[in-house]
Amino acid sequence: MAVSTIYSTQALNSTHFFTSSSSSKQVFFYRRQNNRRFNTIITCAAQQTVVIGLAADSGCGKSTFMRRLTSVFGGAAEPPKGGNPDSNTLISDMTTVICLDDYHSLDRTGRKEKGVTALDPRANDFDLMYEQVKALKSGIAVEKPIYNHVTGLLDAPELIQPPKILVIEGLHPMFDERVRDLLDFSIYLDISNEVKFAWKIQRDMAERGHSLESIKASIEARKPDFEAFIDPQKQYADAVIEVLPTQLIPDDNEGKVLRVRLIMKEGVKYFSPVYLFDEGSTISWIPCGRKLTCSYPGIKFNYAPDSYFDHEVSVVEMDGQFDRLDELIYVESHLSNLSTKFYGEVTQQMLKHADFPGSNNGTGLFQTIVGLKIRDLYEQLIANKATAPAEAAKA
Ligand SMILES: Nc1ncnc2c1ncn2[C@@H]1O[C@H](COP(=O)(O)OP(=O)(O)OP(=O)(O)O)[C@@H](O)[C@H]1O
Ligand SMILES: O=C(CO)[C@H](O)[C@H](O)COP(=O)(O)O
Repeated sequence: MAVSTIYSTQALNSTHFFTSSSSSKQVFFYRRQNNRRFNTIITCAAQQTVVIGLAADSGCGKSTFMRRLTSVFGGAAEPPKGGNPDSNTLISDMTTVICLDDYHSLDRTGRKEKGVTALDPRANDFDLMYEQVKALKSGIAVEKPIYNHVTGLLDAPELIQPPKILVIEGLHPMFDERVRDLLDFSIYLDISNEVKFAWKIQRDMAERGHSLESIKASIEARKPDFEAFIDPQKQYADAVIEVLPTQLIPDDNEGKVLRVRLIMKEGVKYFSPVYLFDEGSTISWIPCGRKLTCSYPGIKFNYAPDSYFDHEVSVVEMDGQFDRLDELIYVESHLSNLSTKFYGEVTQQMLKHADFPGSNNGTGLFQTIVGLKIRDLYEQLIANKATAPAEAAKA
């Protein structure tokens, strides 16, 4: 196959080479960076990929959320078959989840040498992220780099085919304006410092053998960059899940009971916020103790319109935790606009993953609801695309 170079451009410390086949529908382009080559291969542009962004700091529940989301679409999400065992990618029939850590341009040693954290934009390659997400969105396969969390090195790239739904999760899905504009829906997991600390201790001490002092030091070291580069992304999110200490226990410092707020932007295409009882009203609801078993400190819901970074939003809030997950159906029956396909689907999903962290509180409930809203958004987008050519032909 005759392949000719069309042009190359110099950007940052990398060079882009665009090449195309003279005879087929295929187009290849590749980029050299730090003596490594990243290929992009056009395979088929018939399908368009829906792109979802999920932003949060490390250890804030992104993986758990992803497992709930992919389960809504059915099928198990697994790393690419026969690929790098340390791949961060998860693929199921409908979804591909890529971790944006793979766009770290500096490896662990490189960051140490330059004195920057992984949260710093200078440690990440936004040009490549943009090119590859754009390519996948338009049906083009890419060879994406892999950041190996075991070795701290950048491994050989892996081939990613365009999926029906691409989820880009990590520290910076909404940081770069070009990438942000590619998102069909975006979510930010906003975990308050107190709760983040409790979760980190639970995971990094129990599962990774870190000391309390080293966990505290790592949180403190990341704070300035978190505040400068990660946290501001929440202003762009279509949905924010905010996790705070409970208000039901005065001066609680255990961080076990949580107050969780689902903040939903109004006016987002294909997304209509969930509401409690009466859309647009302000409601405070303590569910009946006979219909929903709840031990101390109980459960309280709130629902109200609000404003968030100058955007009109609806907020549903749950403080407290469920004792019996099967009774969640009582709460589900009082929520509207859930985008379920049958009565009780939220409860069914929650029961299916009762062992996931957060299944007894608002984190699991709202992650499940956002998963169902994303399925609905995907179905509307696809249906709209299918009718668009017919409509255009009629005009
Ligand atoms: N809703 C929750 N309730 C309680 N604990 C939680 C919840 N979500 C996550 N955690 C705790 O935080 C840890 C990290 O969760 P998870 O692996 O989903 O986060 P992550 O953002 O993907 O992390 P990383 O980016 O570091 O891989 C879990 O092991 C668990 O201890
Ligand atoms: O914030 C992170 C993303 O979740 C990690 O700290 C970052 O990716 C660097 O990884 P590692 O600590 O394994 O070198």
